Amino acid sequence: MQRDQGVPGSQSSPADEKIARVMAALDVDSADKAAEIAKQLAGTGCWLKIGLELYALSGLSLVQKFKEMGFSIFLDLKLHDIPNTVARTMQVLVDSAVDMINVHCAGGYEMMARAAEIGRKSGKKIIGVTVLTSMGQEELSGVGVNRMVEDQVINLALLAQKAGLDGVVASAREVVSLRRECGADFLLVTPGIRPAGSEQNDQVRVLTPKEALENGSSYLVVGRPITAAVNPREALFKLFD
Ligand SMILES: O=C(O)c1cc(=O)[nH]c(=O)n1[C@@H]1O[C@H](COP(=O)(O)O)[C@@H](O)[C@H]1O
Repeated sequence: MQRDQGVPGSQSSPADEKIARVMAALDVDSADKAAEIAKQLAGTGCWLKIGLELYALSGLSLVQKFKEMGFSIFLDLKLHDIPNTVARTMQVLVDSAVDMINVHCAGGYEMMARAAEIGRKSGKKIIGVTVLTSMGQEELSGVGVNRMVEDQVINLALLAQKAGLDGVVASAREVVSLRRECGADFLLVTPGIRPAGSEQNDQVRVLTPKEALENGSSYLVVGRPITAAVNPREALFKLFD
């Protein structure tokens, strides 16, 4: 992955290592805006996340372009369908230049196992969304799950692990328990990241970037704190101040 800090051949610094764990979520309303932000973040070592909005606008067309700019790419389409449909779609997606793709754990064991198998064969990482970070206890009860949020996150993560997924998406608040239950090698990708004092927006289970790393998150998904900033590159580097 490209870096532009330091002189050629120099060791990466602890700051570089933190930036390499950030996935910048390009939730914007045009491919041009996404490309402009990507240009500003190029060479920092962060990942880019293409989500539903950008995918609806431009499909997989930006994947190769961003890849050539040196980014690793998380394609966040949260697949949730019958096993056959998810497997067939996954097969199409892994043939693109993406590095990581997600499915909803709520699709069940068989769906996840089929997705995991395709991931294994292609060398792409497949992870499962547990309980959305926009949901609190009341919302979870509203969809008929009468468990504590953290218990449901762990329940789904263990099922995902058994099905062969590489990791899960959860809140950084659940990461300490998830690490204990799922081990050191399981990827824990955590949205709902908010620097101290910033807008929470529609996120409910939030944590600061620093706390998320301390808890043991593998990757921090950060959208609006970067994309809504006047200077996204500066906002990225300020995350760990
Ligand atoms: O799978 C995801 O990436 C995801 C799962 C989840 O539980 N919560 C969540 O916020 N996300 C995504 O992470 C990003 C968070 O964006 P911000 O709230 O703007 O930082 C969005 O692109 C969401 O779609």
